[in-house]
Amino acid sequence: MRTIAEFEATARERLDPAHYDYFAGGAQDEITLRENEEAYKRLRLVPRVLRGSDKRDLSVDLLGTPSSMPILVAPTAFHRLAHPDGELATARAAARAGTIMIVSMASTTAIEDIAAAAREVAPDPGLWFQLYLQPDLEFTEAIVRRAENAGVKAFVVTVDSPVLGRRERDDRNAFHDLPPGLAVENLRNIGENRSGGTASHVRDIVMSALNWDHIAWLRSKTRLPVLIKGLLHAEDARLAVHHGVAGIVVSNHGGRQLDTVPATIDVLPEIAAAVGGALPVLLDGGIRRGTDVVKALALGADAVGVGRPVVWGLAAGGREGVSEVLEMLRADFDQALALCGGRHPADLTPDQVRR
Ligand SMILES: Cc1cc2nc3c(=O)[nH]c(=O)nc-3n(C[C@H](O)[C@H](O)[C@H](O)COP(=O)(O)O)c2cc1C
Ligand SMILES: O=C(O)C(=O)c1ccccc1
Repeated sequence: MRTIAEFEATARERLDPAHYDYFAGGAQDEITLRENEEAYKRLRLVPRVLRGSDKRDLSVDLLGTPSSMPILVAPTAFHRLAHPDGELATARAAARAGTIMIVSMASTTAIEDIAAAAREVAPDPGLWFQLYLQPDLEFTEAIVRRAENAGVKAFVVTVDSPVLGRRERDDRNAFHDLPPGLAVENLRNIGENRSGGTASHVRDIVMSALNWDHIAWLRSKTRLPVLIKGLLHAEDARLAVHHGVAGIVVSNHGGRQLDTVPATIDVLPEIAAAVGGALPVLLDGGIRRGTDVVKALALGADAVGVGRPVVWGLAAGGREGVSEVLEMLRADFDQALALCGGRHPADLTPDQVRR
């Protein structure tokens, strides 16, 4: 296969239609879902020339975690719906690629098992852990300890989900539960009334009361870097710096939360300006081509995340499929970087992108 779109087509053929819709879909009219990709198509690249772009080095260091390229695996839930090997396959592929996998708290495999699988492939895999903080802070702390003991290197708190977005495809398909045999393994034994086994239960674990005090609480409970994921407003980026978070992920949750919010690439310049280099800025949503990566880096991102492309690789070919997707994106980005006259991700500059 040659493109992410081809992987998606294959994944679509293989998946139960309701599961395909769960992965592919967005909130309500899916305006933001489409906009994330469309926004890149409106941007034009202006290459620099005669810069001797041989010996390129795509590697970056993000808060102490090295990554072989500035393309990370964004956290996505329920990988065993896509392939029987689930997150184990994704983790092995990410470790082999030498890139960071942000493991979803809503994984269908326990974090300990995911970390062990990654370690089979690389001695020191770059695993980060995405958290939905919960009203039961004691339980949240227990998950934090589990993830730390498993060897994760950072926490990414998702902040765009005070409530879960309304995904009409899921309503239409009545997809509200994981099939028998699958569970949100990190949430097992969450308490008497919350077995954590189903998607509908998980819907309840997003926390409407989440505020900056909870971020301070988490920072007091771990020595690992704490990033926040899912902000779109420059003022929130300034507050993130003020509150001492380690990094931010500019994200609209792949168009799955509030519909009609802007494409992430369109708010990136103002957020990068607000942060002014004080902390690393990551971005996800709609990245499908190397040129998309180049545009995001040029406009101020230090790295990007890919969500659905990884799921399509997983559904199409398990670990091998995820590896192919990651290597496809790496090669595509490398070529676009070279054509832009860059040797390293940091060589790209905002003046190389035109509207
Ligand atoms: C099927 C699916 C499940 C997701 N699950 C989570 C999750 O558990 N936690 C989270 O923070 N973000 C989750 N996201 C959002 C992704 O981390 C990311 O923001 C988004 O997928 C990026 O857009 P892209 O799919 O266009 O690359 C999910 C996205 C998808 C498509
Ligand atoms: O589907 C999602 O986008 C998501 O973030 C999520 C949240 C809770 C449980 C499972 C997935």
